[in-house]
Parts: sequence; C-alpha cells; structure tokens
Amino acid sequence: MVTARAPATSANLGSGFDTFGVALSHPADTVSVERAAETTIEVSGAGAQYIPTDPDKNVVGAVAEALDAPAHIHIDKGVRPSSGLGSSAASAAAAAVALNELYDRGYSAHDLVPVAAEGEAVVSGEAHADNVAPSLLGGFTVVRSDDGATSVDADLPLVACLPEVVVSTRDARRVVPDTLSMADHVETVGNAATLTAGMCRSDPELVGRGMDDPVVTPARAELITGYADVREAALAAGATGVTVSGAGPSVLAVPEPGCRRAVAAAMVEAFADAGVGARAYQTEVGRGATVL
Ligand SMILES: Nc1ncnc2c1ncn2[C@@H]1O[C@H](COP(=O)(O)OP(=O)(O)OP(=O)(O)O)[C@@H](O)[C@H]1O
Ligand SMILES: N[C@@H](CCO)C(=O)O
Repeated sequence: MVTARAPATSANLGSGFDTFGVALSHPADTVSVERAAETTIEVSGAGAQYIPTDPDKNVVGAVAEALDAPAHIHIDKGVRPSSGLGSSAASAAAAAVALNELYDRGYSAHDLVPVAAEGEAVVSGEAHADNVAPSLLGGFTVVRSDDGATSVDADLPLVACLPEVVVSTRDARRVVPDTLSMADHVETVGNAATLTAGMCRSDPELVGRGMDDPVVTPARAELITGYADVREAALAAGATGVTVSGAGPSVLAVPEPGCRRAVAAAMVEAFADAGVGARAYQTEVGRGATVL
C-alpha cells in the first residue's frame, strides 16, 4: 500500500483569476492505494457523505484511468468539498502521487499536473489546473493553458476562513463578467505583477496589495453572506489583503507577521455577526503533495 498527502489550495488570489494558486500547509487530504484489477473507492473524513464513490464521478477515478493504474483507493478528506479550498484537487493530487509510486511510473510532480487536472474535469467539465498545480508543486503557482505550471516557494502566513455557506462553483462562474474595460485590465495586470513580486520576496505587504481585483471578486462577493464585513474586520485586525478563495465560499487573508491569530478571530467573529458559523485555518504557504 502507498499513502500520499496533498494540501488544500487557494486559487485566483484575487488578481490571478484561473491563473494563480497557492498551497496551504493545512488542511490536506490523505489517499491510500493498493493494486487491484478494477478501481474501487472508499471515502472518509470531512464531508465524505457528499462525495461519490463511483470511479466515473470521483476525481481519483479519472486519475487512476489516466495513469492506467487500477487500485482500491481510500480517500481521507481533510479538505471539505465545495469549500473554495481545492477539495477535489487535493484528492486528485494525492491520488496521482500515490498511484505514480504504486505503479512505479516515474513521473515528476510537473508531469502529474495534467494528469490530476483530468480528475478536475470530472467535477467541472474542464481540466482546470489552478488548484492541482499548487497541490502537487507546493508554493505559489502560475498556470497557463498551453505550457503547464510555474512555481515559486514563498514563506508567508495565511488565514483561510470557511463559512457555513453554500456557493456552487457553477453560480460562482456564472457571475464572472464576460468582458472588462481597459482601465480594469491595466489595474488587474498591475495587481497581478505586484502579487507575483511579493511571492518571490515572501513580502506580505506586496502580496496583500496585489490581491485587489476590480472584476471577478466584487461579483463573487455578493454570493457570500457577510463578505464585506469579514473583509473589513480582517484588514482592521492586520491583514494586508483579503479575497475570495477559489470559487468561494472561503475567504483568504494575508496577515502581517504576528497578526495571524487576531485576523482569524476577527474573520470568524464578523461571520458570526452576520449570522454565519465559520472556522478559520491559521495556515501558511505550504509544500506540495508527498508520499508518506
Ligand atoms: N475526491 C473528491 N473530493 C472532493 N470532492 C469531490 C471528489 N470527487 C468528486 N468530488 C465532487 O467535487 C465537488 C467539489 O469539488 P470542488 O473542487 O469544486 O470543491 P472546492 O473545494 O470548492 O474547490 P475550489 O477551490 O476549486 O472552488 C463536489 O460536487 C464533490 O462531490
Ligand atoms: N479558478 C477557479 C477555481 C475554482 O475551481 C474559479 O475561480 O472558478
């Protein structure tokens, strides 16, 4: 048996819609695999009751198929599904790493990005790599449709606050505007470049400033009860930037050094004031998937 762990991730980071992603040190999914004639799936942990065990409907089934690596696969969910924290991507990345090892395929983490993205296609209809890339490679990642993923390590504290709100990825994509003005384009490019420089320098001030996004985040914020107050509370408690994590409903904040606990508490309290239960992960930029 081979067991692998792959971390939760936060895609977009505001200015990098469908492009940027970051690995969180926790939470994570753990996937164990054993050789079998046909793929079977078992799921335990956070939100297991909402996750299909049919290999045609679970992301790990598509990964096993892509690697021609049938197995009995046990997924222990640490990342709640539909959280905005790359739940399906964590399973896909862990399965890709575990099956690669089990069948001695010899692929690198970069080689496994399109493989795990095939798993994501089971959920969204498209082979998005903006969550699987950071889950496999760790750190901060940039994906482009035609040439894989680029990654850079960063040393940065983060808070991911997960509210008890349901946001469907379908709705979250439907509200994204089809077009943007040249002024918004210029602002977004400036923010994205600032964020990238901040990640390369592990500079929370630059990263937070670069998370601003005039196009996608304002539209999606409407779907998350209490978002505006949570954002204000996090900034007042010492966050340098706040945005919607992935398609939501989680909210991601970058705290100034020494402020992580206060930012987490302020976000949970602001959600509570809006009548929404929430939990906050005090985390940081983390490593990619590993065999345990
Ligand atoms: N192994 C799996 N783990 C989690 N969800 C899975 C898995 N396989 C299939 N799914 C389905 O995927 C959907 C949730 O996945 P999704 O990646 O969209 O969650 P998310 O954490 O909100 O991601 P994002 O950060 O991309 O917004 C659910 O409908 C769930 O049933
Ligand atoms: N980039 C994707 C991530 C969620 O799958 C989105 O924001 O819709």
